[in-house]
Amino acid sequence: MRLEARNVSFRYDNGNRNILNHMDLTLESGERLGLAAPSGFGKTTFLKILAGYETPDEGSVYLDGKPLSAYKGYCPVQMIWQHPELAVNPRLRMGTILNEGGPVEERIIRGLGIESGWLDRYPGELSGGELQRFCIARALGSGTQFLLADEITTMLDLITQSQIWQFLGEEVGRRGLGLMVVSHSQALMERLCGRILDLEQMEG
Ligand SMILES: Nc1ncnc2c1ncn2[C@@H]1O[C@H](COP(=O)(O)OP(=O)(O)OP(=O)(O)O)[C@@H](O)[C@H]1O
Repeated sequence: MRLEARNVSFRYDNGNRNILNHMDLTLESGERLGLAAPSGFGKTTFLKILAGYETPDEGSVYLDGKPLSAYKGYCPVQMIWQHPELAVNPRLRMGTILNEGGPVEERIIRGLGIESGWLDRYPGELSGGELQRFCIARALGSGTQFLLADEITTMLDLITQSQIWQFLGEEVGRRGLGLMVVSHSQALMERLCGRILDLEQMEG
């Protein structure tokens, strides 16, 4: 499959400037792409548009040539956020959160080191690293084709970071998913990604 942004421009309703100007980007299945840019430049905004959370003012996002907005139900483009505590409903138990997008395979749950004792807990009773494992698992439903990872391990300790990326690297490779990595760590992107783009140099 192919995920494409064509001529995408965007400004927040309450903003006084365009965040993105005429951006083009193509991500193929099986490809691993890093996205770099200075803080506040619009990396998260771009990922939100690519995952269908925001609608561009100009241009469109396409999946295999069909507008992303035409896909109903589970979105084949899944985003994982920097702050897992903001990406979960604090009133739901983790077992419910895990399956919000549909059933998650046991292999994924095990691979991410999710312990069965965590499933009955509420988000406030887990650490950031534990929560992020759930958010990653939830994003890996069987319908996922592209995974957009926005600084997903920045807040975590080094051991958790390395476990998560080890698992994700294998999982993405096994399923031939397209992966986009936003990180301030150039070293991480160089290790994971076949190609690194600088958002600053991409504006059309
Ligand atoms: N919901 C919003 N409403 C208005 N402005 C916003 C909103 N979200 C982000 N912005 C602004 O848009 C710009 C780009 O933000 P964005 O989070 O996309 O950048 P980023 O490159 O991901 O930054 P960082 O590396 O710090 O995470 C920033 O100036 C930010 O303040």
